[in-house]
Amino acid sequence: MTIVRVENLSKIYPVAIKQPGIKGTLKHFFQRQYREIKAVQDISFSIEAGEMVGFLGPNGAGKTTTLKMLTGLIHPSSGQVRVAGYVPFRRQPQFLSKTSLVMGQKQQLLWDLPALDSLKINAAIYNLSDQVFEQRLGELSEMLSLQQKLTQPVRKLSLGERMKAELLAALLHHPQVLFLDEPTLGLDVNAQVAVREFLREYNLRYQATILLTSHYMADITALCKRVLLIHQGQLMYDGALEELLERFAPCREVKVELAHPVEKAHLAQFGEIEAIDGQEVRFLIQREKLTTTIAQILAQLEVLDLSVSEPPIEEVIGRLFLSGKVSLTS
Ligand SMILES: Nc1ncnc2c1ncn2[C@@H]1O[C@H](COP(=O)(O)OP(=O)(O)OP(=O)(O)O)[C@@H](O)[C@H]1O
Repeated sequence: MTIVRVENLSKIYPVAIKQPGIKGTLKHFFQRQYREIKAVQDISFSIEAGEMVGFLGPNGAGKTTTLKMLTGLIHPSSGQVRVAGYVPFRRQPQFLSKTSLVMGQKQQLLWDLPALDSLKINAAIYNLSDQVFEQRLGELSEMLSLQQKLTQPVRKLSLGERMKAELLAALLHHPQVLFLDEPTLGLDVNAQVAVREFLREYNLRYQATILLTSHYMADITALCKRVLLIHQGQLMYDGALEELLERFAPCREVKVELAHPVEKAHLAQFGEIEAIDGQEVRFLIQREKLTTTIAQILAQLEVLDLSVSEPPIEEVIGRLFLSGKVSLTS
């Protein structure tokens, strides 16, 4: 069942132009001029119930703007959006009870109060009975390992604990569709893993649909089989993450530790050199040439250690954007 349907969605922000100085201020006051920022341009996609989809793109690509339109915080300039059958911008109670938005850089919990107090407010807003509230609170706080932390003021929680409490607050009403904008922003590696594990478990347990943006590629690779790639407001790719890597990462990274330094010119004959750090060299080698090139390296150089890996996904995607190689078809 399709739960998120986006058709030809666009958002244009009018931005006032103001010249510096008093003259500029007066002109701005009497004769305001605007320019347009095309934050999202004619994008279409749909998401099936229960899917976990990664939403990728460089800074300023239009991810947050899209999420804001999907949750009804802003009105689209044109195009259609349906989430769980509702038009988000109408913000009907039924829509609000089926969706949730968590933004890593914004918080809904009240700073000076224990998280439990904010959770009780949310329970009242969503009309949860005491019994349902207690049951969900117990279940979610156990999944998030937060039981001991909910009674102390939010300002005394660590960043990771605060994020988990934010997730608890956002999920208390059991939304079917969850929009996450950088949920692991600023968290240390352990806290990132804990949030990731929780999201996977939540998706499995409740068949929740999740659309996730993150600059930590580990979040995306761990959780999402499918990705949407947006660049300068346009949807560049919609498909399997693996296929994206297959198509656009035709190389493997070969890391070689040499017994002694070798001239760059000599090393260059084996393939593209990604980096040289003393006696450690990283090559990018075409997949089809991998075995013959490794055999040549081992035969011609004195090698202490050698390993082969996929280049990091953020590098692949970064290179795609730079080269303009991404195409509209998946
Ligand atoms: N309220 C606004 N008024 C004017 N321009 C805006 C507004 N919000 C966003 N923009 C612009 O729209 C474009 C897309 O911004 P958006 O925040 O959606 O990108 P993003 O992909 O979420 O970026 P990031 O990864 O940095 O959060 C940017 O050029 C941004 O400057």
